[in-house]
Amino acid sequence: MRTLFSENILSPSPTPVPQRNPFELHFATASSLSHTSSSASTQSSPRQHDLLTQYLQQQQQHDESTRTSYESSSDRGHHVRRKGNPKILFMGLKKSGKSSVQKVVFQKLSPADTLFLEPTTKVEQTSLRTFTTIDTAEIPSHLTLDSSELDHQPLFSNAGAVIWVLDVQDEYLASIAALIETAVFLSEHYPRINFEIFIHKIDGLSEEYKYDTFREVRQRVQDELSDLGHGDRSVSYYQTSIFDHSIFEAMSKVVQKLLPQLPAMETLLNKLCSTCRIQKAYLFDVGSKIYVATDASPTFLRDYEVCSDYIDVIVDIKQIYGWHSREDNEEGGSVASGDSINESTVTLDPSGETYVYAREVDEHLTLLCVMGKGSTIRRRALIDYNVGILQDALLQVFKV
Ligand SMILES: Nc1nc2c(ncn2[C@@H]2O[C@H](COP(=O)(O)OP(=O)(O)OP(=O)(O)O)[C@@H](O)[C@H]2O)c(=O)[nH]1
Repeated sequence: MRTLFSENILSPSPTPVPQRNPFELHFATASSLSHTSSSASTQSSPRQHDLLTQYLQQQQQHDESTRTSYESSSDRGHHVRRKGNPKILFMGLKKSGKSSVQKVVFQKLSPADTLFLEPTTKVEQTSLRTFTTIDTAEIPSHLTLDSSELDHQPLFSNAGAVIWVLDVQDEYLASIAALIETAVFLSEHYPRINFEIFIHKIDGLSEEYKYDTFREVRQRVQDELSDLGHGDRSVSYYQTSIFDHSIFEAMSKVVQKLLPQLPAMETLLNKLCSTCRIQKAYLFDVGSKIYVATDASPTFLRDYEVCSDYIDVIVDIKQIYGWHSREDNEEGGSVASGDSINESTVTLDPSGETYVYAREVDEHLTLLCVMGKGSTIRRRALIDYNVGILQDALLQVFKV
């Protein structure tokens, strides 16, 4: 994992001057919290957040000045800062599932209703307002890259990722040939665009056949790219289906690579997990159910599924009982702005030792933590306090 402490990002000069790291948030330990609980929030967080803000501004200026050298580098970093919103292009053969993926993830269409989607006949661009604005565009299959109807510049010049949707329930050799053409085109003209392959509709395959197909597609693509002299082109592969969580997980990983805030978010989550003995922490975008960051501990599909289902429950309950924004609270006069804490927990075993803790960061982002053994209810004061610091820091990160 690359963090803001990575040498390549923070220390471009050969002899970096050691300096205080503003991301070193001083999370309280259980003992220190008991001594300082009344004054802690005024002592540490505002000063640290000022430093954080200053630091990120300095880093942004530095990035501007070194942008040219990053662009010419053959080692395309995943966390390269781009101007504007993350933009994702969907490509693939006819009926591969391009519209379904977008509509299920970003527009909450039920997977069963994708059966009735109309074919896409022209380039369709959408702007989605989530925790950040995500631009998407679908290129219909009849518009090939050499087609005169396809205007490359506005589509590709500010794109962050191209997702090739490959239907494994269909004869996929033709799709591989077309995707190779696209990968070569991107390598030659837009090398900074991430190329992602969704090996899609895997729900129709048996477990064994799923793995074999994945391996075969990856091998063929790598061999053909090497034969064409683009073996160093980095390509990511995901097994996806709109009928389970795999599509959300894959889309999460694609979006994360386009977020300049990712290293800062990961650093904060790692700190939180180690301080509060959290097994796994995810920062979810509630609207789309994609996670925008997680800590560095290994990811288990079960943890992700539990958190993702819990998000659904939270959204349903909020829809029943109403969405209380901070302004509502202020107008109502019941709770002062910034004082409301929207959190909930759900236990995963009868002993109550493992549970999921959810805390709203802002109207779009929610932190979900899978708490392991040792994070019992007696430690809740410590957890609440540290999550509060993390929440403030995350808000600062997105403000910069
Ligand atoms: N089994 C299965 N079917 C899927 C999946 N994703 C999409 N489909 C189905 O595939 C069919 C085509 O989906 P679309 O989203 O219209 O495909 P498209 O690539 O946008 O199609 P065109 O715009 O005509 O090129 C629909 O009937 C979907 O229900 C999936 O993950 N699994």
